[in-house]
Amino acid sequence: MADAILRLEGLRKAYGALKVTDDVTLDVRPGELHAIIGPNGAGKTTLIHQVSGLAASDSGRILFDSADVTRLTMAQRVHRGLARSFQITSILPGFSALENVALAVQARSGSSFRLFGDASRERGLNEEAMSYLAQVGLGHRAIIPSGQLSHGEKRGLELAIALATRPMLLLLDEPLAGTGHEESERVVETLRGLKGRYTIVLIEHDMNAVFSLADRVSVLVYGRVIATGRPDEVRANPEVRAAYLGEEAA
Ligand SMILES: Nc1ncnc2c1ncn2[C@@H]1O[C@H](COP(=O)(O)OP(=O)(O)OP(=O)(O)O)[C@@H](O)[C@H]1O
Repeated sequence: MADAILRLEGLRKAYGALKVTDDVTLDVRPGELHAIIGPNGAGKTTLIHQVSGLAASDSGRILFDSADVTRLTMAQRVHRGLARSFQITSILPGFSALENVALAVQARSGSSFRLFGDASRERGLNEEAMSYLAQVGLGHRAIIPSGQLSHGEKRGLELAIALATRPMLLLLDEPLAGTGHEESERVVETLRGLKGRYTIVLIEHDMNAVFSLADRVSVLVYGRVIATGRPDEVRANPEVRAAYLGEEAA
């Protein structure tokens, strides 16, 4: 565990007879951006569910920051610094972008919800929330009701909400999904800005984004990790090319 902030040991999850993750062992090093790629149905999202605590594992262990978190709830994992960027469903559309993030800051800082908080406290919440919006390039959209944000901006807002938990590690499940070309470039730039400041585990289908951002890549096929390495090593791995990348990576 010495050089890993997150270690997965022999993780398994089956739905009925279908082995979705099958003996997954993986190290994520502090500060790295570690991408997990694989064909549709390989088990990537299920693995993220297991790591975040949304799905219980059938067997195996999850070690995070030197502690065994395998049996902790999702909230307990978030509290320890293991944050997941949730899908857009976690955004309250009637609230502004700033209010959404401020609520997450408030939830983290543990204060109970009060309709009339004292003004200085509210200012503190808002300042911190603004800093997360700025980090995802949404500072100028703070007062817009979040329901009116574009799809890509909503993905950015999810990220800001995750940052509000002050994570050590961010789990990102397809942050580019559903974004157009211009928007996806913006999200890639945001991720580049976060890279190095947070440890990031990224699931993404966009290979250009993965290979330009990742420090290391793991390839999941039929629930098993068939390769882990630097992007150039993974790209050149014959087993990976045969199983997944094909001509796309040539
Ligand atoms: N709750 C569930 N119940 C039954 N089967 C499930 C469940 N969740 C996932 N599966 C199945 O597990 C397999 C892996 O799904 P998963 O979504 O983890 O793959 P993925 O690699 O993220 O795929 P994609 O790249 O298409 O998002 C699929 O065959 C899926 O149908």
